[in-house]
Amino acid sequence: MQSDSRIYVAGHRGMVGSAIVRTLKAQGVPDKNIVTRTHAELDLTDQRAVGEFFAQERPDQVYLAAAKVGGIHANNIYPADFIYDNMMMQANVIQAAHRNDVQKLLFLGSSCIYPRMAQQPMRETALLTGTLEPTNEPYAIAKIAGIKLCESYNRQYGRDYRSVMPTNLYGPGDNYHSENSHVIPALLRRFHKAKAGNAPEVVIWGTGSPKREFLFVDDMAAASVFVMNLDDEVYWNEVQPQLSHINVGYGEDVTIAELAQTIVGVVGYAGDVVFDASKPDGPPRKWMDSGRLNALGWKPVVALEEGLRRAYQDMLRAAGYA
Ligand SMILES: NC(=O)C1=CN([C@@H]2O[C@H](COP(=O)(O)OP(=O)(O)OC[C@H]3O[C@@H](n4cnc5c(N)ncnc54)[C@H](OP(=O)(O)O)[C@@H]3O)[C@@H](O)[C@H]2O)C=CC1
Ligand SMILES: C[C@H]1O[C@H](OP(=O)(O)OP(=O)(O)OC[C@H]2O[C@@H](n3cnc4c(=O)[nH]c(N)nc43)[C@H](O)[C@@H]2O)[C@@H](O)[C@@H](O)C1=O
Repeated sequence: MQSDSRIYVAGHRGMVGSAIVRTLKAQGVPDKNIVTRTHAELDLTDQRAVGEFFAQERPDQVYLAAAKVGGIHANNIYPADFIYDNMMMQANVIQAAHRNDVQKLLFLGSSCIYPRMAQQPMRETALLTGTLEPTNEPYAIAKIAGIKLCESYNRQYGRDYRSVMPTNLYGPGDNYHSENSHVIPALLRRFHKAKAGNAPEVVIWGTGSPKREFLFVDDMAAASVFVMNLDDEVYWNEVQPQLSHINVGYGEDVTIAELAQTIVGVVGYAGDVVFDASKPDGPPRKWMDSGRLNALGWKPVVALEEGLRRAYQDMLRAAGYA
């Protein structure tokens, strides 16, 4: 990366986007070199607006961390929004990047791209080998299309557009919506309110038996910058032109019941935990094999309980409690 490179972080106010900006600044990238637009300033589903933005700003690099994102419930009840918005944002940003001669772009996919019953841990080669998880299939199809968009522009036009597949993420700047959030922000908020209100029990969705791998968002941001800046020869020796995505996981997973008990300890809740099996579990497990990225030199540093404590403090600060 040249010292004066202009870097566009799409989704800079989101959990991952804001962590990527933090990481870039911590690595010495001057504020003036980081290009951002809020959703209100630039709707990435608007092809004309995106084209005009790229023609005006002509960034040297793009981190595509903007997306329509939500938990299992949101994905299940807004499937059209999840597939349309994400397909449009990806297509508009990746095409405009190419048209304005952006040579390097990093696309953020998801561990949802893998088949529901893929062998665990899931390797990159598991992609497109089986049926997807129904609760987030539309979102997953959009993410798979994002990978293939990058690969197609690389093959046809010689671009260097890379794709990373995050596992379930959490941390500062997360979405704490009561229904549409992911499990960790949902439970931090629910257990906090139960403690404050002396509620006798807290209901967890599903059976508690599914397993999930959780990565702290600042580890994800470090992995994103690491992959973007990997030497071209090193990166292209590691991936194939049509199997170019790289897994970014923590390396271990826990059951939702174990997660809930850990959050009970972090929040200091003294009541009971009960499970509502009428709510969907999603896939039984989606633990990724991140061995390729580990071998290239990246490893996570924030363990789950420490990350939960930092996420909880961030939630309290954001809500004005702390
Ligand atoms: N969170 C997780 O557990 C995981 C996330 N990922 C992926 O990581 C990436 C970042 O996710 P995360 O940070 O959690 O998501 P967030 O929802 O926190 O951030 C998404 C950002 O995209 C912006 N955005 C959404 N729609 C538009 C639009 N039409 N035009 C412009 N901006 C828009 C949002 O702005 P606004 O809020 O103002 O609408 C927000 O700033 C996504 O690609 C996601 O799919 C992958 C796996 C797990
Ligand atoms: C991150 C990745 O993967 C996401 O899918 P997911 O892993 O199923 O996401 P989730 O965090 O919403 O659920 C994880 C587990 O937790 C259980 N669960 C219990 N209680 C609550 C609860 O209160 N809220 C939520 N959301 N889940 C709960 C829930 O029943 C499920 O068994 C995609 O949406 C997609 O965003 C994607 O990219």
